[in-house]
Amino acid sequence: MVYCRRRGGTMFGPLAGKVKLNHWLVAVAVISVYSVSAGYKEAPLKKEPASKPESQDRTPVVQDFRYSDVTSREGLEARPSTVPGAAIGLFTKKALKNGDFLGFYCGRWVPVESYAEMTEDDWRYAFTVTKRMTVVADTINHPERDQMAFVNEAPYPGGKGPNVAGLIYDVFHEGQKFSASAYYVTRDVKADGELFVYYGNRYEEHRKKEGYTQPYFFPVPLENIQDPQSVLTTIPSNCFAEADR
Ligand SMILES: C[S@@+](CC[C@H](N)C(=O)[O-])C[C@H]1O[C@@H](n2cnc3c(N)ncnc32)[C@H](O)[C@@H]1O
Repeated sequence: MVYCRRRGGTMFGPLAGKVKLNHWLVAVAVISVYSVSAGYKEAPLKKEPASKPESQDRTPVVQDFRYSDVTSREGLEARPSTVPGAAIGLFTKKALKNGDFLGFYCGRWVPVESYAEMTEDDWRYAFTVTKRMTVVADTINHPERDQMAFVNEAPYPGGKGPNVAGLIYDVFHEGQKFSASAYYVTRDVKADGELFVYYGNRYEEHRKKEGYTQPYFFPVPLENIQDPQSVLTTIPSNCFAEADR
């Protein structure tokens, strides 16, 4: 059985030890976890014996913990971006509101010991989730599973800035904590709207090479954060790495 809890986390970036989200956002995320936890239900497909949650865990049992390639909400579509030169972007077919869960940032896990083997392109599609693990998306071979990696940065100048933020989402399984990066909508998005996230200031070297700029992102509060487990039938365990101790 799995217990879950959400906290603020690192953003996208090219180097280990990434950019922390604004503390305000972090605090809002933690508070929201407790406010949504009352609605959790036990999953019908639960197979594993119960394990005791850590004493600080206030969230009840929620979901089976296993492999799945369904990592994001329905109704998202990757297609040519509205941003000139940005190639493919991610769009929502339906209107979304502040706090909606979008998907987990998934891909191949690379441990810190192997960072030296990562290519520049790997880092363009990377999200460092824990102190020792980075997930590298592969949108060519896994366009569904790794869909979050299609989210571009907002057009600048012009445009309203990002409408998505990445937070770290924790689950507890047999006494162990695992973390994934989860994307949430930070302001209402109309149907057919493009989704944009801020990759963090450590992405700057890639922006320079790709020929675009991005202002420092001033985070906005996330409201009524939706739990991924109310959106997905199963939480995709392949998107989680063992959490920092
Ligand atoms: C994680 S990928 C996003 C998906 C990518 N657009 C694609 O087609 O696969 C990050 C890359 O997208 C491009 N990109 C993202 N935001 C951009 C922007 N605002 N302007 C230009 N290029 C952008 C850059 O090439 C960047 O390295």
